[in-house]
Amino acid sequence: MKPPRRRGEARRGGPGYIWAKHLRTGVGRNVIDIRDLKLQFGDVKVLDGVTMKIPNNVIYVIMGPSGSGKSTILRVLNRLVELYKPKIEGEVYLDGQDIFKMPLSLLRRRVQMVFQIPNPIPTLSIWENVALGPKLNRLVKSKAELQERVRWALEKAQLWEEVKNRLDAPAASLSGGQQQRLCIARALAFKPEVLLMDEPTANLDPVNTAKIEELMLELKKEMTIVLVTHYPPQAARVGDWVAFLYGGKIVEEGPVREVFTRPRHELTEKYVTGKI
Ligand SMILES: Nc1ncnc2c1ncn2[C@@H]1O[C@H](COP(=O)(O)OP(=O)(O)OP(=O)(O)O)[C@@H](O)[C@H]1O
Repeated sequence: MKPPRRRGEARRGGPGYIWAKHLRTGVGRNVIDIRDLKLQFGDVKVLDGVTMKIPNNVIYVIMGPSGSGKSTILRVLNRLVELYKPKIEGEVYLDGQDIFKMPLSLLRRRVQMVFQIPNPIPTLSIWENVALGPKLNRLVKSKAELQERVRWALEKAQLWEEVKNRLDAPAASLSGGQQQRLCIARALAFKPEVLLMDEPTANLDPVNTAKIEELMLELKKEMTIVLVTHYPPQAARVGDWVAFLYGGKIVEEGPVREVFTRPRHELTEKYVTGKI
């Protein structure tokens, strides 16, 4: 028996069709494969059977109201959530490997995260903030390679031109938008396969928000981005695929354009039109 069609699959050549083909053929692989993920803190159920398949080179947006469990999904993907000792059921694979059986240091190298509030180490220099990860994790073999890696990461984060003459200045001397791009550079210095971004522009002005959105579109050529936002216009601007989460469940998912123009569920419609 054929597997059921995913949304948008019917229209040959449309975004949903390409996506579904992607999933069937494995072209570009599913970097992340979450199966029936359930999570609770004490008696409080936070995720209630979440299933997601995320191929590489896309921006996969998780949107939903406050408290729906968006950040928790990201924190499962890098296992940061284990700090709080939740009960977890279900499976999560990174490129076919069970993340719960993977050495944590390896997982964190492959899956990096950028947070809502820029969090560079303020007293360390701009250069050191980016160099620290590759240095401590022995990702480079020489000083020259480290220099090269730091410059590469700052260029990728579109910060190099602004800081190349002040690499020794403390990170705290940068503006908020620059600090967030520094955090992106710090994550990129690991050369991750997946970049988790938890409302990365929530504290930025429109100009800096636009810069980071542009940057995301550039970065997805080389990695997979999982973006959490509760700002639908951002999902519409940068996302390829979107999952709408409500009360720890995926209410609806599909190609961004379809979910925004023809939501199938009443809750999604209310959410994208700003009614909830
Ligand atoms: N460490 C924790 N211990 C107990 N409860 C937690 C913990 N972390 C999150 N929660 C609860 O889990 C639920 C989901 O939280 P989460 O941060 O994933 O939501 P969210 O959709 O990202 O919300 P927001 O948009 O406000 O950031 C919330 O009710 C929150 O209070």
